[in-house]
Amino acid sequence: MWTLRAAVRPGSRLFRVVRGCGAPRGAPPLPPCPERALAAFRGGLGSPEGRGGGGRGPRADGRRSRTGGKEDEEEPEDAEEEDELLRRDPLLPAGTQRVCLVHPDVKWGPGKPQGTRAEWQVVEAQALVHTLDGWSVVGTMVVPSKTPDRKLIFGRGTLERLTERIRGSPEITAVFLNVERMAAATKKELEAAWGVQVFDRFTVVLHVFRCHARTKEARLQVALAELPLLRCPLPTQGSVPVPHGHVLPSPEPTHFHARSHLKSDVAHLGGRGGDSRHIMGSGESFLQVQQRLLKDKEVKIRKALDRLRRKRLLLGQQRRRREFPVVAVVGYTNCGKTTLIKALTGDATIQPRDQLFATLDVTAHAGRLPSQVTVIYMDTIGFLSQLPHSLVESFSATMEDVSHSDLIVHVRDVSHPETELQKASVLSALRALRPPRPLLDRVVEVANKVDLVPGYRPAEPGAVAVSALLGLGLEALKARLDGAVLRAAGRRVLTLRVGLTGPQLSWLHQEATVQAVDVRPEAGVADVKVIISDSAYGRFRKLFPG
Ligand SMILES: Nc1nc2c(ncn2[C@@H]2O[C@H](COP(=O)(O)OP(=O)(O)OP(=O)(O)O)[C@@H](O)[C@H]2O)c(=O)[nH]1
Ligand SMILES: [Mg+2]
Repeated sequence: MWTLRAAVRPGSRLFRVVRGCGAPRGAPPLPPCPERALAAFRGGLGSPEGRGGGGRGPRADGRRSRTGGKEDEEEPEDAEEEDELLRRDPLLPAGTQRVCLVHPDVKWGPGKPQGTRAEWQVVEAQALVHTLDGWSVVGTMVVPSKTPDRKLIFGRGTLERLTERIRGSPEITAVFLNVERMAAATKKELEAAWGVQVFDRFTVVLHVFRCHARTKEARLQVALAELPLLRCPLPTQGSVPVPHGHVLPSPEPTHFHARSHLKSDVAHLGGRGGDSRHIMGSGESFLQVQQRLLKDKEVKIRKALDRLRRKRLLLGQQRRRREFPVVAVVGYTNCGKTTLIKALTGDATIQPRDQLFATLDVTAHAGRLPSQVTVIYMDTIGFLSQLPHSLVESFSATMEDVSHSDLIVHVRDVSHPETELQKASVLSALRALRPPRPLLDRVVEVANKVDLVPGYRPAEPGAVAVSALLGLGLEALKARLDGAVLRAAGRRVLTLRVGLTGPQLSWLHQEATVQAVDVRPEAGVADVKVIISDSAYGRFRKLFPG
């Protein structure tokens, strides 16, 4: 059973275009993030109960340290400014929402999505909705669209039938239009026609990110990604709607919820309503002040992120100095990264969840390999094909950790019908991070969830088949990681013969990891099994030739 499919609740329906008409309904209010997300924020920094490690700073042994951690050592004024930057209005309504999912299906022409099918895009969109507390999908409509770039996306007849269906279904409280971005004008007209709020994929994904981001760095990254929502000069300007699976032609989308906060800031500045053309005789129009405030905000967020990033890199350097090899675990969202790390480390506090983007903070977890080498597994944010560009950009700093790791493990959910497409999108996102070439060349491929695919055999040579959930194939994977980590970290396992009276044994204890000592008293020697770096072995040979 495919996990995303498991997320589709009973009662959600898949039907094609539709008829019926009813009375208009008022748009629901806009309260904040779901309770679960608020709880996560409250748990926030320094709380030990959060998933993926508490807010404590990194520990010497590397266990469960958060790479963006050490925030408790921040200057108070920095922390104050960051809190201010994180103040924001809700993006989506809280409470129970019964969503109608409308998916424009482009079957031909340049707008046709490549390498995927409408039904799988629909399943992914449904899983996104189910990730939100209290939200459910009560109906799904796959609607043919020849011209997804038109203002109203659908032809007139189709739009009328859609309107009839939505207005005739009083249980529907919101519509999720599965286009990547929607212009403000499109949103406004569709909401007027359908009588409920209409959201695009960017807003839903952003909201999920907001709710799951726990460290300050992740939350600031989300705040940065939100700026395009605020940067909309006129309600009629902005990007054209882009169905999921298409390339976004314009980087300047429009939206309005998140603007209200900024609007009130500007109104406060002028002591008047935000609609006046000039503010307090400053010669600056409302729009200019708005743009200036946004620019200021962007600069401040980038500065704050830079501060946190420097700390994170410093922690990474400290870890490297302690010589723990770092294994970055990457993969499509929901493929089982967190579950695998839990299985490899035995860390009972890790809590995998059947949700998209459950992990938004890069976290570190220590584990032992059969050679007794301790490695740090980095749990990373999952990939999603066609993730809105500004989100990818905002999170690229976090993904820097991947480029600085010693080894990349790519986890795949082989039970997913689009597993090949997911693999392609992860590998292309990985390449975009521009990691050092050798790192990219020695990616360890892990085929996960094999318990859901009876008789599964990996097609690609070298891939290790596992079930992270059931603990199948883990020993083979650990053995594979052992060799790969040692090679990547420039270490080898050697058995060296040393004299019992000489200084070699204590030198090896100091400069290498001694795994076993087999003493032969009759010969006055010992066979010492060590893990030793290439450079240390060179020095050993120089110091103790022969
Ligand atoms: N059947 C089965 N389910 C698995 C396996 N591995 C993980 N899962 C389930 O898949 C879901 C997602 O697992 P996670 O480990 O949270 O996935 P992730 O890749 O960390 O997800 P994100 O952090 O959201 O990107 C959970 O419900 C897991 O129980 C497996 O080997 N078999
Ligand atoms: Mg995870």
